[in-house]
Amino acid sequence: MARIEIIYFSGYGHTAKQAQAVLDGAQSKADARLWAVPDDGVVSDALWAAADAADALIFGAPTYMGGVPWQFKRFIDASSGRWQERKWASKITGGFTNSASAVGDKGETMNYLRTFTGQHGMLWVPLNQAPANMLNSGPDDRNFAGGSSGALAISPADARPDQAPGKGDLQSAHDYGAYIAGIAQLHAAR
Ligand SMILES: Cc1cc2nc3c(=O)[nH]c(=O)nc-3n(C[C@H](O)[C@H](O)[C@H](O)COP(=O)(O)O)c2cc1C
Repeated sequence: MARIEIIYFSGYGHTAKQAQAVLDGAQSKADARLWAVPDDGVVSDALWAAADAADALIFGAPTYMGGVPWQFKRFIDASSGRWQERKWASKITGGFTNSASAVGDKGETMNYLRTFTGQHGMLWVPLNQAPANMLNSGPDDRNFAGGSSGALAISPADARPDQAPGKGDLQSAHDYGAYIAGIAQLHAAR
């Protein structure tokens, strides 16, 4: 069975909920685990070892000031040794982000996650979900944010993590996790 490691940061618990939904989806098709980047951005040796051994790595972070939070960037910068050794090359990958505004510059975070994984030579899996963009569409619908790179979520600034992200965004995250897991299975069986 393919091994998937989901590595994320969440300052206040909203992106953690999204990460859990990605995990639930991934676990429906593969062997998946969740790793939180701590508040100082310094990750454990166990996380590095798991990432090195994985078939797929999924990265998630909230959008802070139009990009990834510094804690997640610290982890990313610390991966440069792996970049040099091409340790993560050809692994399956994907990403997700969550922020307060409907747009909120989430695309900047997604573009950066794609660039980061591209530097490593990883193979990015797109969201593959139609946008919920009809007159009667709403936040309960899957992919209401209308992304294509990865899973997006909206958590209003005054919402607690038990209130947001909402149903549609969590469904989107779940199904993206399952989709990546399916592709990782195929990739691992080559
Ligand atoms: C320092 C900081 C910067 C933020 N910048 C943005 C932003 O650029 N766009 C946006 O839509 N929301 C922004 N937000 C709101 C967060 O993305 C939102 O509260 C999110 O749900 C936090 O996720 P977390 O609970 O996993 O940390 C910002 C929040 C903080 C604390």
